[in-house]
Amino acid sequence: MATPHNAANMGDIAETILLPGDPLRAKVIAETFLENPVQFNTVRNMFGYTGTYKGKKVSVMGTGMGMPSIGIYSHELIQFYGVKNLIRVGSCGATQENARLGTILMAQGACTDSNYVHQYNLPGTFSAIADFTLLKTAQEMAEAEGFPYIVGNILSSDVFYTETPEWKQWAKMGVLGIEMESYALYCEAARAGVRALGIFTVSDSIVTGEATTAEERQNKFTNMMKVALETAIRL
Ligand SMILES: O=P(O)(O)O[C@H]1O[C@H](CO)[C@@H](O)[C@H]1O
Ligand SMILES: O=c1cc[nH]c(=O)[nH]1
Repeated sequence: MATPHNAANMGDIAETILLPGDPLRAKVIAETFLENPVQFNTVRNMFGYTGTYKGKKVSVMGTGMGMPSIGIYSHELIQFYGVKNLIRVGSCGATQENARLGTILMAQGACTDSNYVHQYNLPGTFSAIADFTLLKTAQEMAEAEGFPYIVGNILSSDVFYTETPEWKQWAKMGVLGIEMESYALYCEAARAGVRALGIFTVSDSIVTGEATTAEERQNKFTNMMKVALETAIRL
């Protein structure tokens, strides 16, 4: 049955889904890589598709920007559509000099400045981590393809345009890059006992000022898309 944000019926969405923030990146992934893609959602233009990749059923759907947005979509995918493996395929800003444009960052862990986890009333601090099987498989795929990648900690931030350069403090703690969703995705997955991973292509460097265009962020991050899809078919 449809939800307030998703027109799909039960069974329309695969157990494994790729989740870009940008719904047009979802369209690109579906049209470039999936065989026989069928669109299951257009509500709020948050495009979602299911097709097959090398014969295995895989879905892809946009999640929007920020933790409230991915929180809604991932919660519905897990709780109402039975999705078991959620792989975010995002863009991020690098906070370390060795994370050059185009490098794939894999979020072994996610830090945050958000209150998302407060809903669980935990008596301490929750460490949001990737599913180990997803992470290991994605790392092996990137290694096999010879794509540049780094595995480590990232920051999921509520703020894109910050008043002060807090990123420097996170960088001192080894944080590789900043994006805006994975902490909430890891929380939703942990709470439901399903698997999640965030991987990102470095779209800009907060350290050096290098940046890609919006067109490149939508269309050109194919290494990351291949890593996610090759991971999806090995689960
Ligand atoms: O490219 P996506 O997947 O949207 O990810 C990053 O880009 C957006 C900001 O430009 C935020 O959503 C951030 O997490
Ligand atoms: O969230 C994001 C995404 C790309 N670049 C940034 O600086 N932040």
